[in-house]
Amino acid sequence: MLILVINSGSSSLKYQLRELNDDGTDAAEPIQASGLIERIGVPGAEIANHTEALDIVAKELDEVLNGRTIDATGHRVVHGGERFKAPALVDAEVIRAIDRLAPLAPLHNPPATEGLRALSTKWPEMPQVVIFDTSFHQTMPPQAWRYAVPNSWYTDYGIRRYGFHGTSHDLVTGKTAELLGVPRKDFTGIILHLGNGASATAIKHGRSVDTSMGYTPLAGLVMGTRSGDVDPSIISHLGTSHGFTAQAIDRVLNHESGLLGMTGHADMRQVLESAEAGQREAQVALEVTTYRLAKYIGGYHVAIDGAQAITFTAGIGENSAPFRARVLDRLGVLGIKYDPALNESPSDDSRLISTTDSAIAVAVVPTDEEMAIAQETFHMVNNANAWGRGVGV
Ligand SMILES: Nc1ncnc2c1ncn2[C@@H]1O[C@H](COP(=O)(O)OP(=O)(O)O)[C@@H](O)[C@H]1O
Ligand SMILES: CC(=O)OP(=O)(O)O
Ligand SMILES: [Mg+2]
Repeated sequence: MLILVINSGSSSLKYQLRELNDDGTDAAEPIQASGLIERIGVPGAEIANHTEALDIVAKELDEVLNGRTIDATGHRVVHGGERFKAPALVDAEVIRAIDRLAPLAPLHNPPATEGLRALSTKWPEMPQVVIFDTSFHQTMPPQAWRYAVPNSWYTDYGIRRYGFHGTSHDLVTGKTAELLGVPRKDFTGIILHLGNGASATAIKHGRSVDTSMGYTPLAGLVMGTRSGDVDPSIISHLGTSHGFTAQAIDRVLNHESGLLGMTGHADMRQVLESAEAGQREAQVALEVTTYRLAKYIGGYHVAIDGAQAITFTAGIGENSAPFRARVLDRLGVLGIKYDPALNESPSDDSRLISTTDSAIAVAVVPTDEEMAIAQETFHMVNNANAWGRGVGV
């Protein structure tokens, strides 16, 4: 089965064409094509919107497809609100429901529905599936998702914590349980997804019970360009005393803060290099980033009554031994011990880097959001066919 995976960002579109075997496992060469289109709809850009971007994708795919048809498309959608607790097969009502959630994710949901509509016009017979970043966190109890604000803010405006990166946290939870040799339902631990966006999730009995992102993906940890947690009074202060508009503050906190704001570099590799070379700003940024992360780990260890494992994943988590070491060096009080040689040995496989006498196991597990989306899409479409449900919009 040929499955197209679409990840629509606010100004970018990533795609992968994947081949799956009849049982839903990856084919021998799963990735048939992939690409990234950037600078969509930004001032001066050649590509005006996601519909035009998908035209370019369709042209690029034409050559690879060579007459074959795409069996289904799976879309990553950042915000599923409280409605979408699982992936959904797309019809016109589902698209409208995602549109209605746009105020919760103004940068992410509109490009996603634009992509859904563009593909259903282009290939009306092709089933489409939506997979939400928020779904996995719908198991969080109210103590984790309620903000201490008036109840009406929740009932009238949907103000609550949702959490993101759920596809990755879900996949990596399963892989960590497998690595430890425990059934998923008996796994309790902390997953650290550290990429451009970064979030930590507390897992109890295989389910999300708390996560560091909030109402939007701006909250929590220090990220490449996002601030993570700040005192909300800063925002009203900048508005009333320094003339910032709400949009300007939103832009700075999302796109000009985090590592970029503190060092001039959003990329962790450059920050680590600058710190090694003695640059003070980079050293401070690393201290802030690793200190904040260590506090979340300590908090989640309490939240879940003791973690069996802490797992590093995504770009920084998988690839940066020095970053992992800086975090783990702060966790000695929890009885965590790691083996520097294991930490530094490069590998693309799931592995433990803790010593056998460590109180908590430490794992490095590769994530693969595209693979997970392709598999979910495969199962949704097969189930729909088995039940004889019609597909398409
Ligand atoms: N070897 C490495 N050392 C440190 N950081 C790395 C390394 N490789 C990748 N990264 C970091 O990973 C980040 C990207 O993570 P990734 O999960 O691919 O992001 P996304 O999918 O959100 O775009 C980059 O910004 C970079 O800082
Ligand atoms: C939700 C989110 O933060 O996504 P990303 O890490 O892809 O920016
Ligand atoms: Mg990512």
